[in-house]
Amino acid sequence: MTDQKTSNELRVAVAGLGSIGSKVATALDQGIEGLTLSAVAVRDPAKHQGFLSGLRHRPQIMPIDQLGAAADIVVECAPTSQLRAIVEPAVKRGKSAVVVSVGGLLDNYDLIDLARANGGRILVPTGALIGLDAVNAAAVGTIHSVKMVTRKPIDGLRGAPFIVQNKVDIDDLREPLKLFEGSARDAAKGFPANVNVAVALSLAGIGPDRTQVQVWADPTVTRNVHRIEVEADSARFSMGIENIPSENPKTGMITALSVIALLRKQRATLCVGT
Ligand SMILES: NC(=O)C1=CN([C@@H]2O[C@H](COP(=O)(O)OP(=O)(O)OC[C@H]3O[C@@H](n4cnc5c(N)ncnc54)[C@H](OP(=O)(O)O)[C@@H]3O)[C@@H](O)[C@H]2O)C=CC1
Ligand SMILES: O=C([O-])CC(=O)C(=O)O
Repeated sequence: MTDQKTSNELRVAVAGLGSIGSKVATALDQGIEGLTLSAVAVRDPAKHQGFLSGLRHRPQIMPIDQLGAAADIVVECAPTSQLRAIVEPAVKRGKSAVVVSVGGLLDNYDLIDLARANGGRILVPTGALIGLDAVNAAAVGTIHSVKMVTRKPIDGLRGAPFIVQNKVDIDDLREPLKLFEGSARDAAKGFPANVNVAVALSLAGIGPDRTQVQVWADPTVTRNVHRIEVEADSARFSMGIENIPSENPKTGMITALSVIALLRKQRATLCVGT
């Protein structure tokens, strides 16, 4: 597929067809105003044949680093390790990249300069979180502090680098255990597939070094629970969300819906919320 457009529709490519990408691709296939699903990338195309043949309009399957040439908007729904291969080719061409592996942006921050230099954009959806509109608004003024406490069931944390490196045994926990307390930047290093939300919160507000995060392994919860306290010169607010895990226990179901809501805004006549 070339970079040539044949209609006014924005072409959207989806990188990764896991718990988030498959829902986003389905929503695009079913119809989002002004957008067309043009291409997808997966690690193992054979595994996704059934899903792809169930779509009304079959997209092209392309290598992950070629999506940026085949779409106006590339939606990253893959592991953090693939972030650069997905986003760089898009923003270099002045396209938009929707990023869900937000934690990975901290180690690839030059992509933002690259996007700026080439007229590209990086869009971070609210994802599994809540209230980034209020945090964005408060950040126009002065935010004094942002604190976030994340509690996850054991299945949602297993395999996190922090747990593996520190040899923490979370399998037999009977009570909540505070695993980590520190900055959003350090939380993202220790829990790259678990606290994208903390990084998104930090980028909306006072940055990854000043945003304070606690991560708890909690055998008493069945949902991914995030509680946030913001103290600003314009307002004080507390927010909470209890996410039902998707088929990937690390990923809340609402994440895909947040990406779909963001895509709907790209061409919608009425946009509500910042
Ligand atoms: N911002 C937020 O609020 C949130 C962000 N996330 C993050 O979103 C990302 C996606 O999550 P989720 O959908 O649950 O993950 P999944 O593990 O369910 O899906 C990942 C997908 O990426 C594909 N993939 C992996 N490697 C490659 C590759 N080299 N080339 C092409 N495709 C590849 C996999 O392909 P295959 O199926 O062929 O193996 C799979 O389809 C993660 O980084 C996660 O941490 C999650 C929750 C909330
Ligand atoms: O932030 C993440 O990566 C995932 C998360 O907490 C959630 O789905 O609730």
